[in-house]
Amino acid sequence: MTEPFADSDSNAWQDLLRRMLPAGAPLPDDEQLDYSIAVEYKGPPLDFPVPVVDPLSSQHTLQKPPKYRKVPSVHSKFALHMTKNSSGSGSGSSSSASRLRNNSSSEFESKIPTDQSLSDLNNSGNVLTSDIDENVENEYEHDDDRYNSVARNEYNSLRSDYVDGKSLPVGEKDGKNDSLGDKVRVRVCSRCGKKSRLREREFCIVCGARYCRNCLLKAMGSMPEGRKCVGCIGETIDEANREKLGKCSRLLAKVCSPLEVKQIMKAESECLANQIQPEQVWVNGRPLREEELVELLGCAMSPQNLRPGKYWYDKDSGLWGKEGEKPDRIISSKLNVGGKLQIDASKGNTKVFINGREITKVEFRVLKLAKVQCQQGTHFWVYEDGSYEEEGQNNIRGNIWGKASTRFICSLFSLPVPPANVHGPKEDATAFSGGSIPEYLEHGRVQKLLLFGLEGSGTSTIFKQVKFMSKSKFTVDEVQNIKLTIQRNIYRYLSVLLEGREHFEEEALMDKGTSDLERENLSPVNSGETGTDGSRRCIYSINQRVKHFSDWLLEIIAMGDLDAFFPAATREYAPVVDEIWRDPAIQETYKRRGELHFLPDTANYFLDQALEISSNEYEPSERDILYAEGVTPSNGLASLEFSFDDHSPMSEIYGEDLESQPSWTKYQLIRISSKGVHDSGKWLEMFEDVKVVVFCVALSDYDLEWTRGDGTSENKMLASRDVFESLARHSSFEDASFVLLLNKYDSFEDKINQVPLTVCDWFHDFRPFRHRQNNQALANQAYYYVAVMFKQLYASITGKKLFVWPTRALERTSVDETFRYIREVLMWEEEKKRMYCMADDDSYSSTETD
Ligand SMILES: Nc1nc2c(ncn2[C@@H]2O[C@H](COP(=O)(O)OP(=O)(O)OP(=O)(O)O)[C@@H](O)[C@H]2O)c(=O)[nH]1
Ligand SMILES: [Ca+2]
Repeated sequence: MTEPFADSDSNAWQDLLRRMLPAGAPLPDDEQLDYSIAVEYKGPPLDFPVPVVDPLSSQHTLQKPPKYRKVPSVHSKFALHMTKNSSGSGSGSSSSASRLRNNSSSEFESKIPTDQSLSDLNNSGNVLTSDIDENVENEYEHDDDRYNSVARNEYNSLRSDYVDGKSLPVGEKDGKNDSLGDKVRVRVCSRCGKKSRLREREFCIVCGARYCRNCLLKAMGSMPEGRKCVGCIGETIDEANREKLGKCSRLLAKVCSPLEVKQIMKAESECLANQIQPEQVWVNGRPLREEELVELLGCAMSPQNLRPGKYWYDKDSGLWGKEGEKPDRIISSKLNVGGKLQIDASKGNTKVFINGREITKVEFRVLKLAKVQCQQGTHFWVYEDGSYEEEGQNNIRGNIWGKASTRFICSLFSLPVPPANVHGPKEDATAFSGGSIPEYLEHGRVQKLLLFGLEGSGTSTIFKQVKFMSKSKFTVDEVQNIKLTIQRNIYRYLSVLLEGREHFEEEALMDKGTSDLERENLSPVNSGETGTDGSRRCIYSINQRVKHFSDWLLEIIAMGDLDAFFPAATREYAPVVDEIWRDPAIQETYKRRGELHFLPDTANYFLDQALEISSNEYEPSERDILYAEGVTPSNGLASLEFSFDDHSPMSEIYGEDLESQPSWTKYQLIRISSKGVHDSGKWLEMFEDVKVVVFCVALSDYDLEWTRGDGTSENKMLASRDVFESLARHSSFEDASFVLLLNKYDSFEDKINQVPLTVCDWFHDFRPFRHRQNNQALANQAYYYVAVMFKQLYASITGKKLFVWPTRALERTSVDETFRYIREVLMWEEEKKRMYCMADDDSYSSTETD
């Protein structure tokens, strides 16, 4: 079940309804230091020199004339001044306020994800699939050039490192490739002996001879078997090149026509001589025979892109994997290939067996999520359709792939599932807004992006923005659910205010009337009640009618019955809500919302519209959805899929390089709630093929306190840093790139002049430039400083570079930019790998690195 009150933001300080100033973005990239926090400055023109920020050098210059960002006019309407108070509310009061306080934490706080909550994902209605909307894309086209320049700078710097043969800059090296820079040399054409630039050459897939542009066709002729020297035709290829078969290079595309290229590539990947040889493929402990390989490659669901290697195959279920590893895919069952499946084929240690193979930890967890009873020592038989039974009992117990949730979880954890038409009844597939899971998801042909952040950092907002930008908007059902959530939330916000009011009233009366109290010798328990009877009043006092409603509402919330009444009773009580919200005592209470832990920044936005929202005809606007809490489940995982269908801004760089990443690549955005991060150990290790970890930090959190699970508290920025650090150290993400989003840049700008950055211990040596400057310039410096602190931390842990980007998650454009940036990072990392790869398989420089 979804938990609509699971969302709690302690950082009530920020108010998203405050005025949105023209955006001042950070200074442009510093190429020298290779800090890719490159963004174009968009604030107002500066009337002073751009400051030099230690520890950056003085390379900052503005790349473009500054311009103003469009300010969405709607926001200014809600401009509001507020007092900020981040101290926690006092405790130790009596009455229903404290009675509620205990209960409210369990009521409002997110649940720790459990096997249960994950397996209930299908009920959450938040498993979404979509594609980026063309219209949205077009709106931001003008921003592309910036990304081009970011990418191009990095690309060029890497490229020059190669060409000049110097080693890579510190921070670009990661373990394995440390000495790479020294090994790479300028290549010499095997035919003419002339030196040429690294990428301007083609090589023979058999012998590795390299040819320059002038010699290529002379050395390779018409290429009937693809790129082989004429003398190598008929020979088997060097296996290291198998992955490159059929993928055209830049140089080839330059010397041949597109039609020729197509023919050559087809011949290269399909001609007999280039095919894998049976003895190169071992299945269940022995090499294949010719006819076995034919059967394997010719079956209906054959292992695609089969490479030489040792595999295991479970012919009953069709599961297939690399020796010693978890299942990788499902192929046709009942093939007569290889030896007998070994018990330790996948090196599992779970004491649970499927078709005689001890399964791996990941499989075990998925079975548990699928509610398959599996004690240690259980032996299952699983058939090709996913139906299973316990060994020795002639009784089918269910279908493993039957549940859409299981298939979804498998897709997250990169376990194979059979194609949709093979598996059993699609009982709950409709629970996923996108219908059943697309095939490419199930087969892992999607780039996984993992989105993390401490509570209140904005991950939900980012997730929703991506959803809005995607083609498949929220479905009718989803919107209906959101509507109910919003209607219910109103009562929750109201209850927080009423509870706070009670508390403040008590406090005020205590202060005012300590002496009264002593004289009357009343117990404090009763003082709250006497406060409302008119005899003793303060600004927090309310009339009897409101008091009745308040008692009732707080009571049902304390009993955990809110769901039972709302949203059903929404309309009936709407006028009361409206009245209470406008009550001066409540408005006074609202002014102290910094002390009200469970009141989100958006409460006033919704309470202001209580009447409209409560009507039957109410339809949540996009903004309502964006501001609403509890739309994305905060107690587990949510996932959505998107792609950019525009042309890649990198296309210029990749040029005609046909093997480069196609622009239609699909991305899967997986969001794990902050609670999921704390409880993470067991989940994180299952996300092993994540490409990018997107870590979201609210910049404006630097002066906020964060209460940990154990009740102790610390600065929220430090808490974020700790979670960030634990992710950076996590073995699952060794190969992933990290992108740090410094979110709530708008709040940050507002705050930075009032509260010095140094209130956070970690930033104690931040020394802003002394002369007078506006918020934007100061925010800029502070942003850079924070980014560098994170970069240094990350580099000290991983030796790698951290990518940093500023965001304002409430602005669609900003989120769009963010994901374009993330895509750049991805493409850039791929390109880097590709270049390492080319250097590695070079015949004269490969003194093996691993
Ligand atoms: N001013 C401002 N507010 C933001 C920004 N991004 C998010 N918020 C608000 O900050 C609050 C917390 O954001 P959420 O999206 O709920 O973030 P979250 O807490 O990480 O997500 P959950 O764990 O699902 O609650 C919400 O009230 C957002 O509307 C931003 O860039 N600027
Ligand atoms: Ca939240």
